[in-house]
Amino acid sequence: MPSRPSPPVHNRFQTLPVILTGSLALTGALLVLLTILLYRKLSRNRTAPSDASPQHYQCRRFSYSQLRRATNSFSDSSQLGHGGFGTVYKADLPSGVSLAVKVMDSSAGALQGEREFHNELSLSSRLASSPHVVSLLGFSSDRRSRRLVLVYELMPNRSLQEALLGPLKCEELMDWRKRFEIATDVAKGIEFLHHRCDPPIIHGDVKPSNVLLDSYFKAKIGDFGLARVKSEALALVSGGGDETRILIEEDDDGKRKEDDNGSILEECESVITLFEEGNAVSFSPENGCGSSVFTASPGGGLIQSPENCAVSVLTASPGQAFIPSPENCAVTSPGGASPEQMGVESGGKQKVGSRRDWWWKQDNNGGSRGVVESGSVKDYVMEWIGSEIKKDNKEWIKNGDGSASSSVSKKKKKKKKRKPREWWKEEFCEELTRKKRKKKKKNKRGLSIESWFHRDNDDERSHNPTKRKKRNSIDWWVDGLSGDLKSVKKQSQDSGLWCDVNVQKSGGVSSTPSMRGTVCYIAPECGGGGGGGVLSEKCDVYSFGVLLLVLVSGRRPLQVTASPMSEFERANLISWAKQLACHGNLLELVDKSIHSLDKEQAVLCVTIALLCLQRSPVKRPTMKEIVEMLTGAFEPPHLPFEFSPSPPMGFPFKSRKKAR
Ligand SMILES: Nc1ncnc2c1ncn2[C@@H]1O[C@H](COP(=O)(O)OP(=O)(O)OP(=O)(O)O)[C@@H](O)[C@H]1O
Repeated sequence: MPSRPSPPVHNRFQTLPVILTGSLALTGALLVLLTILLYRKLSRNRTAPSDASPQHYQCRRFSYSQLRRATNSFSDSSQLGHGGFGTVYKADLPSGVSLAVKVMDSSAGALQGEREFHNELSLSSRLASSPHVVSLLGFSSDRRSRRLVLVYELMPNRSLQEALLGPLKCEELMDWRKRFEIATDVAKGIEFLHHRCDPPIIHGDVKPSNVLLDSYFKAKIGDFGLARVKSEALALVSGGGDETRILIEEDDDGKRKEDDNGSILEECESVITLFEEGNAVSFSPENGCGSSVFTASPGGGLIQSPENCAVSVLTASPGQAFIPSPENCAVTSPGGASPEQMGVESGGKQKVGSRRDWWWKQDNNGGSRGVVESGSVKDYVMEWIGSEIKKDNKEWIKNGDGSASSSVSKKKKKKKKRKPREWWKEEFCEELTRKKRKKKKKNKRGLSIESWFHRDNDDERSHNPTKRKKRNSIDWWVDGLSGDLKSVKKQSQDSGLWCDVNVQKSGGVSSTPSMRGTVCYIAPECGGGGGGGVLSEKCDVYSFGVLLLVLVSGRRPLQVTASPMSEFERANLISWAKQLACHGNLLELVDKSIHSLDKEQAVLCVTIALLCLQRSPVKRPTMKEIVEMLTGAFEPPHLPFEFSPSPPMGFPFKSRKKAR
């Protein structure tokens, strides 16, 4: 039987390498595939909202539809609050993680909203490492709906403004220790910005509504829409900064989405055009008090933000920006009348006018269009204020010698009855004449209301009385709000809010143009007053000083109540604090509803606040020093000399306790 020929040996050796190579290639391909799959899965896990806690988020892009679903189509029930440039909603992701999303206003004030959007994104990476700053977790920019959305970690107890000054005051904040902790947390947050960021960041809008409280009432600083990097290197506007572009180009799936940057630019341009052609309008109603919409002429900017039925009205002339907000100012009618009852019209228009007069010229310019109806709020409040002032300021800010009350009673008898609307005109003339007559007397008498005002804030003018401008009682009172109104005027001539897209380059700050800060909280020099409009860390220090007073007293910086009369002297928180300091009675300022009060800490807080509120920025402490003072690492400070009780005393700690 013929045997089957065996295959040639060399053939077997020839096929083996082929098989080996094939299997190796296959294994390699499988490995590569697996690696890719693993990488994709890992990267998805890293950014997917469902699988991570907020702390682990990178600032990432969210899809608009995802956020819409999570906020129940941005429903009212999901709304957390409303700010000047957008509405904040609570977003509940399918995983159970909750976030806060801020939808930038797409219509009114869109340009400013976009600037804030870019500003926040640009700064987010620098701020991520601080436990005292609200984390920006992501963003969404939807081309079709023209929506810009910022996504933050959720702060369940919302803002300090609402917790402390809202209608439903937080019980937790009635504990002094909590308030002191909040003060320290905020100080640490600002200290981080000023001393741990390189280059430093200036927040530019430190105020209670920008301090948010987590579930343990730990305070974090939020809202960096007006913040500035203290360097010109970072171009923030229009996605010009590298950081911004990188962020915007990233998508959920790693796709590049360069067109979105374009859409933002397009929107910017369209808004600018809109403004040039007509009016820019913005409003920020809070706590359901309705809205008042203003118009501003080209070059002028106007924002109205009523809250808690407080009334705040402003005027702005071309090229000026001005933001009073009810977090700063409250005018309350007897019996807590609503704005409507007090004559506030929703949707009314405010005529542009003089800024300096904002407080008392609230209406009458607008006639029937006025935000506040003639003869209602203004007449009511101003007549009352006027009557108080006319009694002579010495009645409610008594001199050390106690001579005030007698002089007041004499003047009372001399008073003529005047028409309500004209009281303020007469007041000017009367005050000027009176001042001329009494100038010499006053100088001899020592601390009068006028000299007290001029002495406050350690202005250089106070050391040179001849340089003082003649002022009337209303002037000092209004100026005492924070000395800001003048400076805001000047500042906004340099860079207006709505139409002035020129970049503010002075002072080595970043280039996002916008208004700066909020009236009553903004430092005098930050708007371009004494300091030439240079924005510095000391602007934040000043704002922190106001915030500290608000925290200790539980009052707004400007809070006018119709009764009792004694309340009037407290209407201007800053002035009141200075008076109390002069009289050695700082504890008077402390919120009466606080329990477990540590008097030393309270005095420390007010003293630090007064140091921060010095007019001269160089005299204000740095945030580093403030943190050290608050944490006890630094010895307790002395009151600024001009606020020290007379005869000069040091800081009334321990040894002086009994004297108080
Ligand atoms: N991360 C957050 N978590 C919970 N609530 C928030 C958060 N951010 C904002 N809010 C709520 O939304 C409100 C509006 O915030 P937003 O920052 O838009 O405006 P604002 O700071 O009050 O005013 P403006 O922007 O005009 O200065 C806040 O007062 C707060 O109650």
